[in-house]
Amino acid sequence: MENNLWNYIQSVKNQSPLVHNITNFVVMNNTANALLAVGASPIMSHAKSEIKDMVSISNAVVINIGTLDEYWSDSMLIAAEEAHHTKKTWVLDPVGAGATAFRDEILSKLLEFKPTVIRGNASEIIALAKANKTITKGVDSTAESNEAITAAKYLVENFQSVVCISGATDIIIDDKEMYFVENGHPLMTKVTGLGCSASAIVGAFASIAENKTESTVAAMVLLGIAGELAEKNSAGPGSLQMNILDKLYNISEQEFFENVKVSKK
Ligand SMILES: Nc1ncnc2c1ncn2[C@@H]1O[C@H](COP(=O)(O)OP(=O)(O)O)[C@@H](O)[C@H]1O
Ligand SMILES: Cc1ncsc1CCOP(=O)(O)O
Ligand SMILES: [Mg+2]
Repeated sequence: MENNLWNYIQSVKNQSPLVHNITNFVVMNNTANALLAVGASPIMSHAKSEIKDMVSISNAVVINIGTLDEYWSDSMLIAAEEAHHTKKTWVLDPVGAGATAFRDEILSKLLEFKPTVIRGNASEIIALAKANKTITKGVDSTAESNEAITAAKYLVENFQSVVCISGATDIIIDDKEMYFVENGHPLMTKVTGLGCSASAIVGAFASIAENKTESTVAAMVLLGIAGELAEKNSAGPGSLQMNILDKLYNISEQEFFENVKVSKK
């Protein structure tokens, strides 16, 4: 499996998929730079009048509700509907799911367009599945990833999505398998936008692959290893934010195979 994961990393560099992001103000720059670092081509766009055209020219759409409002939520719904109907890869990042009724209302509508992949932290996945109205502490998780497995399975079953629960262990679930990625570093939780970057990178990887589950695993392994290796050269979250971009860009085959930690159940 590890060889497949490395091959996805090369394919993204070679194909440079165009990834359309309707994302939050906090992380636009971070996620655009993360996509460039892995070899993809980002475009951030949310004007209702251009959404359908943008979806049609893109390889993937990433919808991130971090700072949504009534205008942006309309744009997101247009994009999700267009991606669904044109069978375009699209990723949902349910930032702050469960925190407000407005977010949950928009998320319920977005789910109807069956995201290819849903990537969120454990609290968000639990809240999204309404398994338990966990009060997500803003955008940070108050639960461990394994506590969200039941909720993730509910989303897989009801929306045919691949679900990635991120955390100390990233858990990637589809209707057949469950993957566990042990890469990453706790300091990554102190850099805003790394979860959003994970979702954007998942969009790039899933867009170039038939196997949406395995390509999602590859994206999470890449980000996790980049975080681990970057942390070794970082004095804190400020330098980690920059060093992780360098490692996403220049990770070597040796660094990948020496550090990858993934298992399947
Ligand atoms: N405790 C941890 N140990 C190692 N890696 C972590 C930990 N928590 C999160 N990560 C990594 O940080 C990145 C962001 O995940 P997460 O913090 O769960 O997303 P979000 O920012 O959306 O809450 C992921 O690559 C994840 O694997
Ligand atoms: C702090 C904050 N508030 C709204 S979006 C956002 C960024 C969340 O980024 P991530 O989920 O990657 O930590
Ligand atoms: Mg997040």
